[in-house]
Amino acid sequence: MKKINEIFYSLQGEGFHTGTPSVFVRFSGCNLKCEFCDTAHESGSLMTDEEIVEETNKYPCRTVILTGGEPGLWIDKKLLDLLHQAGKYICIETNGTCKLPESIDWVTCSPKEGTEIKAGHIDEVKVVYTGQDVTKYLKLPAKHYFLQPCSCSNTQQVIGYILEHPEWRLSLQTHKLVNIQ
Ligand SMILES: C[S@@+](CC[C@H](N)C(=O)[O-])C[C@H]1O[C@@H](n2cnc3c(N)ncnc32)[C@H](O)[C@@H]1O
Ligand SMILES: Nc1nc2[nH]cc(C(=O)O)c2c(=O)[nH]1
Ligand code: SF4
Ligand SMILES: [Mg+2]
Repeated sequence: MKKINEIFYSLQGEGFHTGTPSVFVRFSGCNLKCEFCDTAHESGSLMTDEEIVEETNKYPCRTVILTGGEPGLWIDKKLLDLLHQAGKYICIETNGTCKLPESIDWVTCSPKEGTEIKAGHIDEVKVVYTGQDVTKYLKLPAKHYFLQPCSCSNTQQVIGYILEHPEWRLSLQTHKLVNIQ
């Protein structure tokens, strides 16, 4: 059984796949306590892998985004295999501190200060930028590097940094801009 905070259908609001219709599976609990975290993820109910897949099947899209909390604390090969058998394209939003099964289709790693990255294969790095040194994250082996304002509050600061450091691209939390979940 896995503790699930919520499952909902929306558009991916952030990063490379922004605008893509997706089912979000939000796992409960996290191993970090980022002071800026915008998500209340602790509450939840226990679901079997089959129940999770059945819930994602209620929506018409193929993309499933595993998030949390920290989904890396929960996911295993059986859940990923069942989602793949149901034809899903599996994405994950992770802080990167957990070793992940290799079969995930798209890994978004959002590294946090003072942690060690164990995630393995990474497709995009997406850092919440608050003025910290982010140079080290360009060494992570990824295809895309995004900086994201913190709760849409410091967008001009992020744009200024990216114009000076063009290895980075801007990720906006577009779901917050258009008031969807
Ligand atoms: C709520 S986290 C859950 C997944 C995982 N624990 C992680 O941190 O990547 C989902 C995404 O939201 C980002 N995030 C969290 N709080 C934020 C905030 N206040 N402003 C912008 N992005 C935020 C995280 O960095 C991560 O990229
Ligand atoms: N629309 C929307 N896009 C998102 N992308 C990552 C999210 C997350 O909380 O992991 C998120 C979220 O909470 N909502
Ligand atoms: S790692 Fe992710 S879920 Fe955990 S506290 Fe930080 S932003 Fe929130
Ligand atoms: Mg969110």
